[in-house]
Amino acid sequence: MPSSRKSSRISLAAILTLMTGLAVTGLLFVAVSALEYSKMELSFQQRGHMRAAAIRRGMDDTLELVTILNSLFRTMGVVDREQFAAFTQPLLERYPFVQAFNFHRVMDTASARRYEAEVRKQHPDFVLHDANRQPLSPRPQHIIVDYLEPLEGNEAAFGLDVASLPSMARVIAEAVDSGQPRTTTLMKLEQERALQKGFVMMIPVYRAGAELGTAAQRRAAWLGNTSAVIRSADLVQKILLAADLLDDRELMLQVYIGDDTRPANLVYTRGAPADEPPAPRSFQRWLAFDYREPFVRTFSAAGKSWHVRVTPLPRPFLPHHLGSLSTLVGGALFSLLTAAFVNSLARRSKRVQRLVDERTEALKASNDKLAEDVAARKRTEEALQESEHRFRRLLALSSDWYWEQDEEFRFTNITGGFFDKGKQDPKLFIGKTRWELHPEMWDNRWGRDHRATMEAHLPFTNLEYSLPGVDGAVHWFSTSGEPVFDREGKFKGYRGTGTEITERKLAEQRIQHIAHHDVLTGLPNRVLLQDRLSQAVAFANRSGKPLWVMLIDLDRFKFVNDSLGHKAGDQLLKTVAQRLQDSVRESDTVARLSGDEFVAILTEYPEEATHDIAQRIMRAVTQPAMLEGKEFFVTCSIGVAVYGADGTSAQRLIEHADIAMYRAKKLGRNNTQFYEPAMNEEARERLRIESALRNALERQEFVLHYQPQVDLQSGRIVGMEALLRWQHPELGMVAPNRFIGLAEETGLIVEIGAWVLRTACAQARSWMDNGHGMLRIAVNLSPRQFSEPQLLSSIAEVLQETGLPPACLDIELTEGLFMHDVAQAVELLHKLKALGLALSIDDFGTGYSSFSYLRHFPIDVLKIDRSFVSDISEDDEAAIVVSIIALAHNLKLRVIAEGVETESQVDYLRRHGCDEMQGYYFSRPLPAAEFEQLLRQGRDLQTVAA
Ligand SMILES: Nc1nc2c(ncn2[C@@H]2O[C@H](COP(=O)(O)O[C@H]3[C@@H](O)[C@H](n4cnc5c(=O)[nH]c(N)nc54)O[C@@H]3COP(=O)(O)O)[C@@H](O)[C@H]2O)c(=O)[nH]1
Repeated sequence: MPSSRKSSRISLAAILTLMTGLAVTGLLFVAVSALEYSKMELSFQQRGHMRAAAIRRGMDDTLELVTILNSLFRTMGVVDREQFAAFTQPLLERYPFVQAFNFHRVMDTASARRYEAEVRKQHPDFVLHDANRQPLSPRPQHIIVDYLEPLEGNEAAFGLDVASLPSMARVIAEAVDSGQPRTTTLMKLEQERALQKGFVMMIPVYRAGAELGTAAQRRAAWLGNTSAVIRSADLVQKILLAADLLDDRELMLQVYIGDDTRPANLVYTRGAPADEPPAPRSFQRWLAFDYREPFVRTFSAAGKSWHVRVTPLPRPFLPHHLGSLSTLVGGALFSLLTAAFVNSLARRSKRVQRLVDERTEALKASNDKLAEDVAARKRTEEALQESEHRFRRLLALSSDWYWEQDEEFRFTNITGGFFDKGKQDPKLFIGKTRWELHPEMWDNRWGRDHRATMEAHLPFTNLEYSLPGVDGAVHWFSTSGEPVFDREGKFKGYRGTGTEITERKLAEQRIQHIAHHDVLTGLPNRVLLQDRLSQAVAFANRSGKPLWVMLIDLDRFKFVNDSLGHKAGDQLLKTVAQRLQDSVRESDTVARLSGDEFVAILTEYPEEATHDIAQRIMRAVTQPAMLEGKEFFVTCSIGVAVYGADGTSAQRLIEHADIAMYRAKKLGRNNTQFYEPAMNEEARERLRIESALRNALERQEFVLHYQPQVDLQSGRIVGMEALLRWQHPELGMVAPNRFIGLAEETGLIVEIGAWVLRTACAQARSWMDNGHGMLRIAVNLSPRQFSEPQLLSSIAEVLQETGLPPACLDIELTEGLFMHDVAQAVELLHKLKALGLALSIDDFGTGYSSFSYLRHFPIDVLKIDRSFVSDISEDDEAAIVVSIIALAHNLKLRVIAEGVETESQVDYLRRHGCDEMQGYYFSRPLPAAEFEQLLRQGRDLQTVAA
């Protein structure tokens, strides 16, 4: 643990930082060192170059001295010793490195002797001599140092034959041949007493005007040389001194004369000794901080190569490497400090990391939960996005639209569907509230409710309203919305969807209309009637004004319907409906209750006006109506009930009006009756009868009475009509007129009629079996029975069951039964006829007595209605009876007169050929037993007359 703790005190980051810092420092050090070396190199090169250049300039100056001196000879031709001395004197003063200026004169031995003698005149010690200081030995040519300035210090050279110096002679020959300045190698000077060596620089002097084109010409014209004897070390010293380049302790300067840098050629040296260390190899050179390659510059002057060699000397290290050392030390320090800082950061970071780890650990659970929450939220968002995408797709596909409102309920956005489908102008909506577009919303309850909902920031659904579209049509819309709140719960407005519901609304209106109106007449139906009645009652309660309800029932409409058919009946109902509406005010309600029953609700009329209105209605109804091209007259019966009067409550208004109307009917139709409480009793009785009727068959309360039908010629009974009687335990014997209609209305007549048929046939068969012969039994068939699909089979079945011969059965039908669908009726009648029975038309003459149909119907008997028979004494009625008889006979039909009550009627009928009669005159309808007795008695018309 301690070791790990210890090791953990220096972080890897710190180590890396240190290493990186040291590496960078090293690189910088190397780079700065390189710069330093470059700088030193450059400085060294500059200094070497300056010295070489100075030395070269010095050599050039020296050559220039010799050249100037040579020019003296070329210019003057002959120069005497004094002139030479005068000329060279200032030069010697100026250039102290010149040991002497000479003129070497060329002469043969003889000339030399003369010359020697001549000079001795002035210089008695003068001796021509060679290099070994031996007297001049003969030779073809001597080169004598003739003029010598200054003589002092150079006496040893005065009179020297330089030709005796081989090296000198060689150089002189080169100079003569080339005509150019030449310099000797380094040599010990004759006149030099010290160790210093020197050299001679010379230029040949030729005879003036001589040809010098070739070496031979130059040799021939050669007179001598002008030369300067130079102390080489002094020369270089002076040059460097003059150029302020003498003192540089970091350099060693070496100057060589000749073609190489052998020590023998060393002209001048300054600085360290010349024995230098061997040059290190390149890498070592790089590592050797103070090593420099020597600077060597070679140049040529007066026919000799000069080599200037500058070698750097060891120098103090620090001043020249301050930068690199600073970089090295500073970089190392900086690296160490940075590493320490990084280490402290790392350690701190570790502490922070530890803290973070602890916190991380502590927060892990909540993070996980947060992640779950985020994931859940993401899923929710995705679902939302998907949902919104679907919503937008659906919105785009559907005709619906989306809208938004701001905090002031002004529309800020409505998608296009509203404008496309709803045919609305967008400019009218954006920036407006819904109630600005529908000002009526300020006043009506619908608008107030909606505004209250929105101001309470509550959602709303299916708000329906209409607007005129740009196409001019009224468009209906349904909209739903919800409030929008921001995160802080602040209300931001509303958003919602809308849809165009015009078609649905119109359909609803149509359905509503159908549901509340009679399809045929367009009048309010029973449902709407109740609604209007409630409103009228409420209004009457509020206003105290009277309320009247009229129930209008068409008289004999059934006959019209049956005789002219439903189409004509419908037409009549429509005509009457229109007339009724025209007879009342627009604010009144005229409704169709059922069939041919209408109801009028009249409000705000004064009490005395009601009678007039009833009259007006009756007059309107009785106007002739054109039905199937013919004028038709119809009357109506009106029952009137007054709200509040005679105990008529709102619920019983129509019932009382109906009772009054029923009374009007009973009173012969075509009149108006006002409800009276007494009428109620009749109505109640109807109800009582109806409920009792439903049980009558089961309780065997029905019986049949039989009324004889008598042959007018023989006076004998040939048949009988079965007439229904109801023996009610409380009501007593109930006549058919009191319940047949009800039975017909309730449909009970089908069951009752079947019982009648079966009982009558069985009875007839019984009497036949009892020996009363083939009597014909007439059975009444009601309209409801006639339209029963099983009619044919049930009759055949009864005949089959009872065993009554079909010819003994006479089915009595009324005209109206088959008038509305003649073809179907004809078919059915033929089928009935096919069973073998007889068919009678009952009550002939009271209905739509079309004589033409009789031709097509398989009828056997016409029964003249008793209303014609009863008035047979009157001419008109008698004429009708006669006509009917004639018509029937014409059609080969038998004729039975009903309701014959008097002998005169019998006589009349007999006289006019009527076949049979039926009526009280002969017998009332009798119970079966009594009828049988009558048969047994053998009673006939004569018996009655007697
Ligand atoms: N569908 C059925 N209808 C039936 C049936 N039974 C009777 N009825 C019909 O009821 C109506 C009334 O019948 P009713 O009260 O029986 O009257 C019949 C006779 O009593 C009456 N009559 C006969 N002779 C005279 C008379 O001389 N004077 C007079 N005032 N009345 C007389 O006439 C009735 C017979 O009429 P009709 O049938 O037209 O021949 C009546 O319309 C019956 O049809 C039944 O079972 N089913």
